[in-house]
Amino acid sequence: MAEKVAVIGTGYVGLVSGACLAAIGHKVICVDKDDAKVARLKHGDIPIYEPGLSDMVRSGLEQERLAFTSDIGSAVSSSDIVFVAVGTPPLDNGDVDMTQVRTVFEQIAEHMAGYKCIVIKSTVPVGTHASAAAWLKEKMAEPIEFDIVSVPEFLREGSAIHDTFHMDRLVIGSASRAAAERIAELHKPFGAPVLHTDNSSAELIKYASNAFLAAKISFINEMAHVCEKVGADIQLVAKGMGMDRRIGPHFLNAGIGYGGSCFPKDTRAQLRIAEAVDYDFKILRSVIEVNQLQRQRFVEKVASALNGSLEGKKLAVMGLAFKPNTDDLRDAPALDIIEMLQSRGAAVRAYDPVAVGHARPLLPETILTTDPYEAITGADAMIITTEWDTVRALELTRVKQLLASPIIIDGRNVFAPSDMATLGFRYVSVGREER
Ligand SMILES: NC(=O)c1ccc[n+]([C@@H]2O[C@H](COP(=O)([O-])OP(=O)(O)OC[C@H]3O[C@@H](n4cnc5c(N)ncnc54)[C@H](O)[C@@H]3O)[C@@H](O)[C@H]2O)c1
Ligand SMILES: O=c1ccn([C@@H]2O[C@H](COP(=O)(O)OP(=O)(O)O[C@H]3O[C@H](CO)[C@@H](O)[C@H](O)[C@H]3O)[C@@H](O)[C@H]2O)c(=O)[nH]1
Repeated sequence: MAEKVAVIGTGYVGLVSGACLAAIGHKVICVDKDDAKVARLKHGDIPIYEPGLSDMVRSGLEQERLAFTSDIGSAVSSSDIVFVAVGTPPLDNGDVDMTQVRTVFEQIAEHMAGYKCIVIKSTVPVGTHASAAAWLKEKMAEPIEFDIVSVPEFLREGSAIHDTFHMDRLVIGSASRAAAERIAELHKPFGAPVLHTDNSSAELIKYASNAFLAAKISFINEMAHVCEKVGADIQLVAKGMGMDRRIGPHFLNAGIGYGGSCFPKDTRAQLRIAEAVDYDFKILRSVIEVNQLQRQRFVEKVASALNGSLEGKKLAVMGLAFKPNTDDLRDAPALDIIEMLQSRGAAVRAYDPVAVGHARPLLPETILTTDPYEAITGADAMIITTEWDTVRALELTRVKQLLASPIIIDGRNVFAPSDMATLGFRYVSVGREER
């Protein structure tokens, strides 16, 4: 059955959820408090780079199944189901800043005239469903019924639409069986296996999943250091581990560590959530520490490939976004790495196919370009920080001609060391023999 859905917040999660729900036949109104953003979205102009999203939003607008507004009141009153997809950024101490979520619940309460099924999509600390119910009740002029359903979002940036249509699971946490079934029905066309839980478990599943994936990455990065010391190859080690179905082949790529808008903030938040109940989550503390060290260790790798000193070196940094197929720079390892390289006296030219515009205000000392060969020309070394297809597809003979010295330090293990040796590069990567 087609439902009327309001989605509050048009970041990644709000936009992707809204567009995908419209694509499966629901009538969706997306709300954002940012008027300028809403004005752009109304014309199908998408403020983020996400493959396929633009076409899906435009088609939703054309079919009149998707609309945008900055008027939360009209969106809430015209919808039966309300998705909350606003930001939960980190505070300086790692706690989650719940201001946006709280404000939205208070706004919903002010505009509720009848029953609402409120779905929390934002990543929120365990117990938020109960606080949200209290915020609603506090602000309601008179008692109105509602249900709060916790439906964590597991999409990855860069493949968000694919992830929505091929979800591994849909987690639905609710105290109300009827509300949970309604939300399961809403998502039915996605064909995902559904796990019904209580709200607290659903809230924790999100943090536990991100923490576990982050742990896989930090584990393989630690193994990469061991590989370097004993002369083994981390990619073969990861392949051999991943063939064991109990381990699985995913998230075992060694490199410069994880970044992005989720893993860094959610691992720190989970640590704080454990601390709040007087539990020292030792593994997670190490996962975070290893990830921070990974960026510094990579800079050391660059320095040692250039005989110890970065002073006066011209370096080409390939890739700014925290991963390919996104222009998101939130906690992108490349930004930290560039800052560390510059603080040690290097001059950096950086390439990215889509993130240069967002990077300008963040990297005032860096020459930015969307032409990979321009970044490389005259550089003392090429440094790979994001495994863009355009980086994989570089003409390496041309790269060699353009570089002042044929040195590549690869933080994403993009090329085969033996090929690079044949081409005459000094090639340093992560957890593999240096050539
Ligand atoms: N980015 C991801 O890949 C991803 C994936 C899974 C889960 N999450 C979680 O989803 C949540 C949203 O993250 P994001 O990156 O999609 O969003 P974001 O933080 O980039 O954007 C949030 C949007 O909400 C809007 N907003 C804030 N308060 C509002 C209000 N009162 N009314 C209307 N609009 C309001 C902001 O203007 C902004 O456009 C976070 O909790 C995040 O942890 C994100
Ligand atoms: O083997 C790997 C896999 C990933 N990464 C890095 O890990 C970070 C995160 O990558 P990815 O998980 O693909 O991207 P996100 O879009 O941040 O998605 C994560 O964070 C989202 C927000 O919570 C969740 O919804 C997703 O399920 C979860 O994968 C990136 O910097 C990657 O380069 C590695 O270093 N090695």
